Amino acid sequence: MTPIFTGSNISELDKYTIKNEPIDGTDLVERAASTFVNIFKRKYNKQTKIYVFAGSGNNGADALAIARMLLNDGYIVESYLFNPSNKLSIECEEHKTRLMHCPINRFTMITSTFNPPIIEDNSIIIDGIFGTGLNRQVEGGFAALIKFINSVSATVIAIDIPSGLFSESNMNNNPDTIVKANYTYTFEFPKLAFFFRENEKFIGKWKILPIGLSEKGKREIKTEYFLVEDKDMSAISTERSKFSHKGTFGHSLIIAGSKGMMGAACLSAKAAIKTGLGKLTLHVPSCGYTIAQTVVPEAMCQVDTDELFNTEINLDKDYTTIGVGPGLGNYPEGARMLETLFEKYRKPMVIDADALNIIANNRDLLRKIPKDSILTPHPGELERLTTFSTNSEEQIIQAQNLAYKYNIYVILKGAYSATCMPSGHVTFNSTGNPGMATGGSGDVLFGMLVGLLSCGYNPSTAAIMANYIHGLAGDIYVAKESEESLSASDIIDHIGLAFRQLRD
Ligand SMILES: NC(=O)C1=CN([C@@H]2O[C@H](COP(=O)(O)OP(=O)(O)OC[C@H]3O[C@@H](n4cnc5c(N)ncnc54)[C@H](OP(=O)(O)O)[C@@H]3O)[C@@H](O)[C@H]2O)[C@@H](O)CC1
Ligand SMILES: [K+]
Repeated sequence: MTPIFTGSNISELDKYTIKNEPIDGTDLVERAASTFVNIFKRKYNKQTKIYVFAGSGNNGADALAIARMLLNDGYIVESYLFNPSNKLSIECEEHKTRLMHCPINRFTMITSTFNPPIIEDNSIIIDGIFGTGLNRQVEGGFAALIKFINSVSATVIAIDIPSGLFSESNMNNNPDTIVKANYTYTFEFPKLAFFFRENEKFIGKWKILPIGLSEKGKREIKTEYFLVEDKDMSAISTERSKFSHKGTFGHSLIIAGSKGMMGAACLSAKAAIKTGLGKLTLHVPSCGYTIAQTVVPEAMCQVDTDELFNTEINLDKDYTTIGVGPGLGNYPEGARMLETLFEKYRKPMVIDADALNIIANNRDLLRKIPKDSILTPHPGELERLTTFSTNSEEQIIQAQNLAYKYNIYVILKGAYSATCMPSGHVTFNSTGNPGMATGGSGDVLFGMLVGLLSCGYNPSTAAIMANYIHGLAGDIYVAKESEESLSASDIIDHIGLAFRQLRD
C-alpha cells in the first residue's frame, strides 16, 4: 500500500534520501522537476503561455527548475519568484541562478510590491509558492497573490500541493487563501488532505509523480494512513483449488429486509453470492419469503415469525459469518434482536444500515459487538453513532476512535471510503466514481463483505478488498456506459469482471 506521510515525515524522508542514496537536494529538485515536465509536455503544446509563481522554499525551487526546463524546450514562460524576506533555501537559490542563465528569459524576483501581469484565459499557471513546508496560515501579500491566482480563468497546476493548503489538517485554515488548482501533481505520495471532500475544490484532479525517494526510508518512517491500489489486490490472485466444494467458501447468514425494503435484502444477498461465498441463508420477515425465493433463488430462505420485520435469531447452523442490517427498518424489537445476536454469535460479522441506526439508539450495544466485526456507516450513520460533525477530517477521527475503542473495523463510506482498523491504521480506497452514490450501492458493499469473510479472508483483507472491488466494478460499468445510469444491480453485474481484471 502507498503510505500517506505527514509533512514532517516527508521532510524526514527527503533528508534520509539525500543522505543515503546519496543525492543532493538540488539534484532531487531537478529530478522532481523533470518528472513534472515530462508529463506536462505530453499534455500542453509550445504555444501555451505559462506563468510560473515560485516561493522561497523547495516548492519554489521545483517551480524555477520547471520554468528553466520548459524554456529550454521552447515554451513561452514568465516566472515570478516571491522573496519578501530576502531568504531563499539553498536549492531555491541554486535553481534561481540556473534559470537566470537561460537565454530568452522573463524572470522577476518580487521583494515588495507585485503588479500582477494580465493572464490570458487559455494560459497555464504553475503554482510553486508553498508546498509541504507551509507552516502557518497565509496572510498579507501572499494571501493577495493567491486571491489573484484564484481570480483568473487560466488553468492552474499545483506542484506537490496547492499553495496555502496544509498537508494534513485544514480545519482551521482560511479557504480564501488557498490556491484553487485544476490539477495537482504530487511527489511520491498523496497528502492526507487530498482525501477530505472539503479540499476537492483546491486540489482538482491529482496524480502522483514518483521521484524515487528511498524505499528503505519509507519502510522505516511510520504512518497510520495508506492508499489502496491495484497492486495491493494480490491477495485474491490465488486460484481456487480444483477440489473446492461449496463448503470450502462458507455457509453464511444475512439478516435483512422488512416490508417495503426487500430490495436491500436481495441486493446484499446477490452481491454476497457474486463475491464467491459457498452457501447463503437469507433471514427475512414472512412478507419477504416469496420475494427472496424468486429474486435470489441461489439463497436459502429462513422466515421470521413476524410478518413485517426481523425479530428473531435462528442459529440453526454454525454460520461462517453473519451480516445484519440492510432494509431492517427501525422498530422496537430491533434492539433486542441485535442484543441476542451479539450474545449468541461471537465471530466477526458485518453490520450496516438500519442495524447501525438501532445501535445508535441503544449505544450499550456497541460494546457487545463481536471483536473484529465490520461496520459500514455512511457519514450520516457515523454521526448518529458518535457526535454531530459535517467536517470530513473530524468524521475520520471519530471513525478511528470508534474502531479503536470497540475493537472493530469501521468503513466510513464516501469518495475515498476509509477503512479504520482497530490498530488505528486507516486505508483509503482508490476505486469508484460519483455514479456509485446511488440507492443500494451500500447494500452491495455489505453483501461483498459477507461474501469475502465467508470465503475465509480475514476482516482486514475483506474490508480492503470489498471496497476496492466494489469501486472497480462500478468503474468497469462506467467505462462502457455512464455514471448517470449506474445502478446497484450494475455493480453486482460487474463484480465478476472486476475479479477477472485483478487476476489478469
Ligand atoms: N518530498 C520530497 O522529498 C521532495 C520535496 N520537494 C519539494 O519541496 C517542497 C517542500 O519544500 P520546503 O520544505 O522547502 O517548503 P516550502 O513548502 O517550499 O515552503 C517553505 C518556505 O515557505 C515559507 N512559509 C511557510 N509558510 C508560510 C506562510 N504561511 N507565509 C509565508 N511564508 C511561509 C517558509 O518560510 P519561513 O517559515 O522561514 O518564514 C519557507 O521559506 C515540497 O512541497 C516539494 O515541492 C522536491 O523538491 C524534492 C523532493
Ligand atoms: K504549490
